[in-house]
Amino acid sequence: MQGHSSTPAATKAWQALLHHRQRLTTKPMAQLFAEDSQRASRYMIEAAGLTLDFSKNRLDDGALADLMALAEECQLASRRQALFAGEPVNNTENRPALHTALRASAGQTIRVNGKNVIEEVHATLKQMQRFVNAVTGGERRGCTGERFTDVVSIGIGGSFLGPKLATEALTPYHHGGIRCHYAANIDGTEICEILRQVNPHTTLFLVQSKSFKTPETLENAKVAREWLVQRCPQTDAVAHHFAAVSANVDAAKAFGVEADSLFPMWEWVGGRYSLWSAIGLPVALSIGMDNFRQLLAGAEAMDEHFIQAPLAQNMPVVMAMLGVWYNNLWGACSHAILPYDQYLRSLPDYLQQLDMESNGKRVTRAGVAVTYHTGPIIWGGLGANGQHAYHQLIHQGTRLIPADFIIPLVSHNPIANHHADLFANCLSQSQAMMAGKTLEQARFELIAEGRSAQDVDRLASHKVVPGNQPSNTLMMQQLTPWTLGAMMALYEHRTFVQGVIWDLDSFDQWGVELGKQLGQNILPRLLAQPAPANTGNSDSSTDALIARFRAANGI
Ligand SMILES: O=P(O)(O)OC[C@H]1O[C@](O)(CO)[C@@H](O)[C@@H]1O
Repeated sequence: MQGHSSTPAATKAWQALLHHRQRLTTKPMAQLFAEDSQRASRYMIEAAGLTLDFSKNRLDDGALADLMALAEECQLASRRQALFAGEPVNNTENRPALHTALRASAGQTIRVNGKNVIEEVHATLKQMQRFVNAVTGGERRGCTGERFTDVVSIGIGGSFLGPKLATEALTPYHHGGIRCHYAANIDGTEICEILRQVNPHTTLFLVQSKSFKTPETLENAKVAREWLVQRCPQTDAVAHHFAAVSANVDAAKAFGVEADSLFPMWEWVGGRYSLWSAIGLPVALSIGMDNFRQLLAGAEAMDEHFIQAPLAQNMPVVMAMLGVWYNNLWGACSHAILPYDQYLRSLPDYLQQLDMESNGKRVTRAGVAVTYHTGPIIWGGLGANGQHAYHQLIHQGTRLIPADFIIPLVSHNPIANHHADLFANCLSQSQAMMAGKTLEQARFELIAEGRSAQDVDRLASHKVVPGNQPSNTLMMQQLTPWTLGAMMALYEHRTFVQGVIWDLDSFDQWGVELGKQLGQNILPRLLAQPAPANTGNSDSSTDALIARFRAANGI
């Protein structure tokens, strides 16, 4: 593939993959396993404390080789180098996407506009360390001199989903001193419910917004400020109780945040890639700075693996190319994320933003309409709960749904046989997806149950499970700051690689702007008194719904 605007479908590897797809259509995974006793160990990768078993895929060595050839033809190596070197890979905004610099060890040099960003990153980590120590150690207190017991993090999108996931996932590492709450939604219920639970004298508010312009965040921050000021009439209450993380220093200061409570963000960090920056502050307050640094170290170890490992043994590359394989050559339109760990309950939400905001695009980097499908629908939820809900469709529905099963080998809460049970559930799902159940097996089962011949004929087809449904199993010894960091970085790189194949700018998000623009027009029409005249700039559905709202709220 030449340059950046050719289609991946024009590559030699793509043509070869079409043949592989044809060939493998008549060779189910069960047969691939039967023919190769070493398949499980050959299709396994260990990296940065994670183990990926990708043997339960519609894949053999020929297809794998051509998937890697596709990555090469799409210039993955040079695009990866550009990412890490701080080149403006976000080409529509002419910015680097240097989330990897946020977890790079000290002493390296990556320059953006002449400044070594690694120095700024480490200076900020030190500032975070001082702040975390001061808050958890009781040196920094509320306006009445009481110690902080609660942190309310106010932010949305990338300023919320990563920190929330990490705070929940690392619950076993919480110091116990600080409870963390997240207010993201403009639905007032969320902030009201949080404020009902906390004490104004002992609550610290963190306003998390790269732009400091996001309406949901600013409205929630104003509500919190008003709530605080009413309950703590001391003039310096806001200075004591508010800190902020933002690239928009002036706006944060104008809001009332003191300079020493203000943490930097940089234009070269995308919101959905920002957990590793001071946006991770609520996480650091919950688990302590040493653990936060372990999170960064796990991510850095995954970065090194991504840079160094040969493509066919490179975990993010293999996962990404399998995604491309199903998305573009087998017609899958979604990808399920199935964590078998209660602490990872927010992983699907986090990955939805990471993946769908990055690769939900319809033009190439050069602005040319794509002629192939880009990012799939990411969805999922906790195992084993999903088995009693949507797994029915995975097993017997008509869609192809590749899935990632994610499970730690050792639980933080070993009680009775629960973890073995959970593990058995996880393995049984991927096995059922792969092996399925034939009509013959279904009939045999019914006969063994003593069913009548009529029942056997009537029910057997309902019990058939076609199988040959692909899945990855991603494991770690235990869910720790390190392994969580490695896993989150793994998915960041998987997303990046897919963006390279589809020739997308994975670091912009223009698609979310239209709704924001229209919302600005609708809000005054909901509230204005008297009702504004219809400018003709709307549609009858929206107009009628606005009228309903006004009537219901007596406006
Ligand atoms: O951190 P900010 O600037 O408030 O943005 C929040 C989120 O809004 C978005 O820009 C989308 O509207 C996300 O990309 C981002 O993570």
